[in-house]
Amino acid sequence: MDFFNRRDGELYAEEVPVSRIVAQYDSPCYIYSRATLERHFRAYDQALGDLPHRICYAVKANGNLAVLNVLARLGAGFDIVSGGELERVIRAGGDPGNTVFSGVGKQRWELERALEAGVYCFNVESEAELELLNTVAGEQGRRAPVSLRVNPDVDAGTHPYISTGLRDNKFGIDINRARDVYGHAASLAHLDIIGVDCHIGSQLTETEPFLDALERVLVLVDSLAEDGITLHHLDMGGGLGVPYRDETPPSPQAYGEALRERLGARNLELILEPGRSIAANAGIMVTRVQSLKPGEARSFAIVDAAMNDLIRPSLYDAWQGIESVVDNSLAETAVYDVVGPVCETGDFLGKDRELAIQPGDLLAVRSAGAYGFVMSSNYNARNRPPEILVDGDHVYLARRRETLEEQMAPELPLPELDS
Ligand SMILES: Cc1ncc(COP(=O)(O)O)c(C=O)c1O
Ligand SMILES: N[C@@H](CCCC[NH3+])C(=O)O
Repeated sequence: MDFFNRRDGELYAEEVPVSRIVAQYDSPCYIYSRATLERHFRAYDQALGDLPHRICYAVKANGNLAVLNVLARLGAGFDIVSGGELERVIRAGGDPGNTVFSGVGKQRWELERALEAGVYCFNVESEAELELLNTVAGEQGRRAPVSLRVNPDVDAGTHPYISTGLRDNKFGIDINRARDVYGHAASLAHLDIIGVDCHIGSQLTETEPFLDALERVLVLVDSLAEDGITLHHLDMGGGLGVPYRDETPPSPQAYGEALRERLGARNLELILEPGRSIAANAGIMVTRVQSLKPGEARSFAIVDAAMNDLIRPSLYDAWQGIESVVDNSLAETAVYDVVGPVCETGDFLGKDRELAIQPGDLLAVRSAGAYGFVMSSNYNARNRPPEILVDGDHVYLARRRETLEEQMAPELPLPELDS
């Protein structure tokens, strides 16, 4: 069941007509469904069943505090990639002790803060990071729990910008060198080796690349055991895709069960770091048609949201569904490029979309709950949109619309310039 569903020609978010939310909070805005977030999280949790596991939601996909709070209440762990994300988890009531810290360029202050906060594990991506973490832990009189993020060199079959598990990618430690690096890590005084980690990419629509990676990582786990290094957990990262259009990725259930089967009776806790598959289809972005610009070659629907609000179409040529919030029987159907007001030709939300719309109508951009608001910016001095969480028939303002004043606030008073 889709918690964003149409009733009598109108789109609802759970029990609330989307048009009513926009009447209150204006457009553009993001709207999230609590029930969908919960259903997606539970699907993972149930698929892994009695296998010891942690579902560490990838905060980068959608770091809204209300979203994090919803997941924290379900017992989710978190996957963070920055000191900022750590503070968001803490502010939202998440447990640092159930949080893994990923990221290819962690800075000293971030390692210091995460150690103080007591994160569950550092997913270390390089030898330089290993040394720095050992030093910082020594300074604090603590031991840092680590896993190495290995790069298993498998082709995730996804967009090149979001593939991470190939040798050519900047991420992780080459799996062929990992045994040596573990050996070195074991010699460092202030580290506890507790696991191994990999993440091969995002928006994967097949199970095979994950299982290939798992197989390679398990070979490593076995050779480490021969070296006397026993791991407590195996972290397969995130990456499970979602249906944006006609993709048919495995469900979290099917994926979870496939992993579980391969792991068999091994005494390893399984960690997953899903982001998109929990948040993407738990959100929409709503925008209003400002004007229609029919043309010989192309016709444009100019809307009040732009690439600064939702950059995926511009950045990856990503396709996201666009539909009228309320059916308009007075409008004629035509094919439009749905574009924003930003001064870039690449500023579009969708191309060649058949829509029956008039100026003033609302459009919903689907699957916008992940990598939507979090990637928004102030480009063209536009205020970032509000985020709204719907829970049954309750509507919560989860983050208010930014103001021009807030946008300018961090800037210093004008300096006294010479002449
Ligand atoms: C280390 C790591 N974990 C988890 C994720 C979440 O990925 P996804 O949103 O595809 O599930 C990412 C992003 O690709 C990542 O880089
Ligand atoms: N931002 C990307 C995903 C990046 C995954 C982060 N490692 C997207 O929107 O598809």
